[in-house]
Formats: sequence, C-alpha cells, structure tokens
Amino acid sequence: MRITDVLYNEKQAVSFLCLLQLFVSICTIGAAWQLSRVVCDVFLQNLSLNAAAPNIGLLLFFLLTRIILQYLLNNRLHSFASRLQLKIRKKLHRCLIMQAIPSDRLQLLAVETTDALDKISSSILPQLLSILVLMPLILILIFVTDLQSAVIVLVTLPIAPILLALIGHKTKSATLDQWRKLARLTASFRDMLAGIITIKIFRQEKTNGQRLMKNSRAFTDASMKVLRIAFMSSFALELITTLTIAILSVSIGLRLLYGETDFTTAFFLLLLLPEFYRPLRQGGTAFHAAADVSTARKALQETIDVSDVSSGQHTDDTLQIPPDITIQGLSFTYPDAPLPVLHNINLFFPAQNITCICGTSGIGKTTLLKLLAGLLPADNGCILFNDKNLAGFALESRQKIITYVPQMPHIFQGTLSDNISMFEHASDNVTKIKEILAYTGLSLPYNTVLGAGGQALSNGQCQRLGLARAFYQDRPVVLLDEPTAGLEPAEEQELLEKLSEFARRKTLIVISHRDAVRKWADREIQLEAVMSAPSLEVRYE
Ligand SMILES: Nc1ncnc2c1ncn2[C@@H]1O[C@H](COP(=O)(O)OP(=O)(O)OP(=O)(O)O)[C@@H](O)[C@H]1O
Repeated sequence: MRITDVLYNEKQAVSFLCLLQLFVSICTIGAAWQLSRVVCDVFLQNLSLNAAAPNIGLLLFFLLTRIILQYLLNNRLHSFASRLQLKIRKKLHRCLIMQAIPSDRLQLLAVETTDALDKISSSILPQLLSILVLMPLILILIFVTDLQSAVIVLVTLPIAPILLALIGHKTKSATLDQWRKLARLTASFRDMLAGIITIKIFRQEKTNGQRLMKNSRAFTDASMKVLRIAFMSSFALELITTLTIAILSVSIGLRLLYGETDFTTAFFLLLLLPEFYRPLRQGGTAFHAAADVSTARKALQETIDVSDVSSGQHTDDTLQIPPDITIQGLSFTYPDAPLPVLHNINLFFPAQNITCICGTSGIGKTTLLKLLAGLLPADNGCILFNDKNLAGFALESRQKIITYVPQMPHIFQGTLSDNISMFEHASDNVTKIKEILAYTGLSLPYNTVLGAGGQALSNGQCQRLGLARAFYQDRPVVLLDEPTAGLEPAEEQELLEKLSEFARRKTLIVISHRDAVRKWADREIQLEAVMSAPSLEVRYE
C-alpha cells in the first residue's frame, strides 16, 4: 500500500481529479490573462467600462467557473480520502474480529494512524495535481510569451527538489521516531488505566505518574523535532521561491521599462508566477505529510498483512446439524514468536459429544480453541467440519455454526437481556431470556443494566453470562474456555447437570482443569500427550 499503489488502485478517480485540475488551471490562466487585459484597457488605454465590459464579463466567467470547479475538486478529494479510510478501517475491523491486533496498538491504528492517511487528499494529492497539471501549463505559457523568464525559471526550478531530497532523510527518521513515541505513550496510558486498582493497592501512583510524564515528554520532544525540521524546510522553500519571483519580477519590470515587452504580457506573467511557484512553496508541507503517510502506511501494512485472515465464500446449511471435527497436521505460530505454539496437531472431536481439553498452563489450549473458532489462521494443516475445510467458510457462515465463549466474556453497556442476545430484539426474546437465566442460574432481572455505569458482575456471573449467550445462540459447535472456573464446586455440579442435555446435542469442546468438568465430559484430551504422540491412533484416544 504505497502512495503510488493507492493512486493506481483508484486510477479512475485520480483521472477525474486530473481532468478537474486541468479545467481549474485553464480557468486560473484565463482569469490572469483577462485581468491583465482589463487593467490595460481601463487604466492604460482609458477605455470606457462599456467597451471593457466583454473582457470584464469573461474575467468574471473564469473566476466563477474556477470557484465552482475548485469546490468540486475539493469535494472529490474529500470523498477520495473518506473512501480510503473506510477501506482501511474495514480491514482493521476484520482483523479485530479475528483477534489478530494487539489491543495496545488498536486505538492508535484505528484513529491516529488511519487519520494520517487523510493527508493524501488534503495535502499530497492537491500539490501533486498542481505539479503535474498546473505547473507544466504555466511553464509552456512562459516559454511562449517570454523566453528570458523561462530560462530563469528553468535554472531555479531544480533547487527545490534538491533541497527536499536533502532534508528527506532527516524527516523520515524524525517522523518514525515521533510515531514510535506516540505508540509508547498511548500504550503506557492505556496500561495505567487498566491497572489503576493494582497501582493503588501497591501505592505505585508516583512511579507510574513519572513513567507517564517521561513518555509524554519524549513524545513532545520528538514532535518538536519534527516541527523544527518542517519549519526549517518550509522557510527555506519560501525563501528560494520568493527570491526567484523577485528576480523574475525585476527582470520583467526592467524590460517593460525599456519597452522590450508590452504591459499585458508583463502583468500576465507577474500574476502567474506566484501560482507557478505555489506548489513548490507548499511542497514542504506536502513532503512532511508524505513522510507521515509513509510511516502510517507501514504500521498499517504490518498489522493488516500479518493478520489478514482470509475467509472463504463457502456456505453450508447442512452444518446446522452438529458436525464431526477433524484436525489434521495443524500448526500455529503467533506473529513475532520464535517457536510455534502448536505443531503438527492431529485430533478428532465426534459430533454430539463433549470433549474436555486439559493441559498445563501456556501449553496452547486457548490458542487451539481460537483456531477451532476460526479466529486465528492456521500456518499449516486444516480443520474439517465433517469433510468441509473451516478455512473455506465465509465469516457469516462460521458465525452461524460456532459459538465461542472465552474465559472472561466481555460485558457491553446495555441490559442483561441485550448482553445475552447481543442486542438482537426478537419478539419472543423476554420469555426465551428468562428461561435461559433460570437455566444458567443467573439470578438477576433480565433488564438489569450492565457495563459502564451499570451493575458489576462477579467472575462466576460473567461466566454464567457467557454460557447464557451460548444457550441463546444455540449453534451446533460450542467451544467453552474454562466455563466454571469462577464457581463453587456445588454450583459447578448443578450447572453442569443443567448443561448436559444442551451439551449432548452439540459438538462441544471445553477447556478445563476442574475434575468435575473432566468427569462430566465424554472424552478427555491431554494436550501434552497430543504434542508428543508419534501416531494418529494415540492422539485420537
Ligand atoms: N496474542 C499472543 N501473542 C503471542 N503469544 C501468545 C498470544 N497469546 C498467547 N500466546 C502464547 O502462546 C502460548 C499458549 O497460550 P494459550 O493462551 O493458548 O495457553 P493456555 O494453554 O490456554 O494457557 P492457560 O491454561 O494458562 O489459559 C503461551 O506461551 C502464550 O504466552
């Protein structure tokens, strides 16, 4: 996703923008020409207003058309930027569903980093269009009307790109450093908020405050460095272009004085010269915007490329009946991790059976469950639902087949009922949810407000809520991660008994260390044994 790639992918929109810029440039040149003629007619030749009216009319026409076209151009640039940002945010959203973005990077990527791409349309593209369309047009006109000015322009023109190339390297590293420090500041602030209770308990407010202040100062310094470079480069460009315009103006003025050129041409050139150098004067800003965009695009590309979990297009209604699940040669490594968590795993989970996965902490049970839920992409091997590869299913299809209940389900701001139905409002919801509440032993009124500003839930209640969601969704494959870890043994036994009838209608896979769950399950898999077992037979046992 380089800037050139972005422009290439949108070539139709970019061609239209070029066309608009061409008309804007013609209007700018037309207005300058008409203005010089009107000034000449009215002030030098003392023509009456009536006689000058056609030229004034044409001047107004060019000015008005230019305003309308410029408005259209800005509008198109704005929608171009919105389209690009929407595309990126959709990709990020997809990665988020796949749980492939570290949460500390999400906010920065979704807000600041994506917003930085706005500079493509607000700063880079307008300058690029002016450089590609307006400048050559004016240059041709200068050549045609005044060869001496054209030579001065050609001599001074390369100075700006050379200057930009010189400061380019410094800008790039400073911008990168600024983004890194912003990422650190965001992550540390987020971390501090999340751990505020721990910080209070251990009385570490001062140390954490100092750490935050240090990151904040580092970011301020990095930003000031970028601003200093931006200011210096803008100043240098302004100086060079202003001096060039001054030299050209003096040269044109002297020739006008000695009668070597006429007033209309001289005034026309003087009006056009600032327009000609405007893209170069603002080139500094565009250049820094490009450095920002380049850094932002790199950060986005790393995340999107690494975590762009492809999902197929396959849909299959027969899978509403619980399927057998077979894992063949499955391997998975987290991005940037040196070793795979799971390597060449083979397993079989029969339909309408409860399988309990056990294993030591950190062995990879949750990772396996996420792979089974299609939330993580396998590096190698496949997961078959009956004989259909899970990777081939469309995301919507997977969502109809699989319920995944994580160790600590997320509570949304809303009522208990909204949290169970995930904001689905069917007509028979209240009755259904009351039944589910009774079944899962969640003894709260269905309209209790939860989440920010609402009632807090205990760990056990959170887990019951996760199970309530599984009951509500009633999908054929149910994946549960430590569903009873927060319950007392008696409560756990009671809940498991209630779950039995539901569970045996599904292909249910549960991770648990608890004896009660292991006894409740039809089969037990020790993940360590699977990892080290040499043959398929042993692994299926
Ligand atoms: N997002 C991640 N990025 C990198 N490594 C990860 C990530 N999530 C987990 N891991 C690593 O993968 C390994 C397996 O983690 P996983 O959560 O699957 O283990 P687990 O068996 O479920 O552990 P527990 O029983 O403690 O929940 C661990 O070493 C962990 O550090």
